[in-house]
Amino acid sequence: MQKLAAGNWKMNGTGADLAEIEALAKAHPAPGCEVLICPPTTLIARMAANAPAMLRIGGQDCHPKTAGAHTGDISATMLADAGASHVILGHSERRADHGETDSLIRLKAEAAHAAGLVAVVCVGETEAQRDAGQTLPVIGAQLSGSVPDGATAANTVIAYEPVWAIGTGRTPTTAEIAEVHAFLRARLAERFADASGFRLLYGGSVKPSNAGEIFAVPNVDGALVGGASLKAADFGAIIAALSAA
Ligand SMILES: O=C(CO)COP(=O)(O)O
Repeated sequence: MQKLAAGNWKMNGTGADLAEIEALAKAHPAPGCEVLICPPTTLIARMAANAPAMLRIGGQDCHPKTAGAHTGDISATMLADAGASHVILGHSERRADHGETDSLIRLKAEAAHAAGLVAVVCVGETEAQRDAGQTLPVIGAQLSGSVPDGATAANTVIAYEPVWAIGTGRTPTTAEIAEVHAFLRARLAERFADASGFRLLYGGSVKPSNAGEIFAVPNVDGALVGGASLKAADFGAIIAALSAA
């Protein structure tokens, strides 16, 4: 399978930051993995208009409906129309800040699939849940609740992002990442015939300095990168590490 280096710019980036994409494409014109950037919605169309061949572009959320009276929301159809091919769904920041539930995320993923987008569905435990020994049950419930029955290896990517590792500089041990990713693969295999083809990303404080060891973990098929995706040099180093893995 083609591995995936995905960057989540979160609420960062204005037109001036499109220069980072140019620099990235110049340094990595033909990477050995798929490369995705999910900028803020305001940049999707501009990024897509000049997108280098090596780059896929995604949104960071979508509404479950196609259109309607939902002030401030964006539909999957609109993301696709703007040039996106992917959308991140159920990020822990949206689960926490907007009260997103597994069932809502599932509806969003169905909308993404209907619009022809790849859904990047995020799961992950809080520190309190890990300390309480609840990591696998929590992730299992999130996976079964938020991934729709129509998911396939082609239209769905799963990102394991422990909440306590996001933006903190802390990461699980490689053994802990291996345990969760093996669990995800096994749980997917209970529902989906093509489970072995699903890309399973790790996310949370991925940097050039730790990317190599994380990409060597079994069942890690790429990364969902926040802070280190904002600068071409850092994200480029992560792309190079994944291409070499
Ligand atoms: O939340 C993340 C990506 O979606 C991870 O963020 P950081 O890489 O900044 O820890």
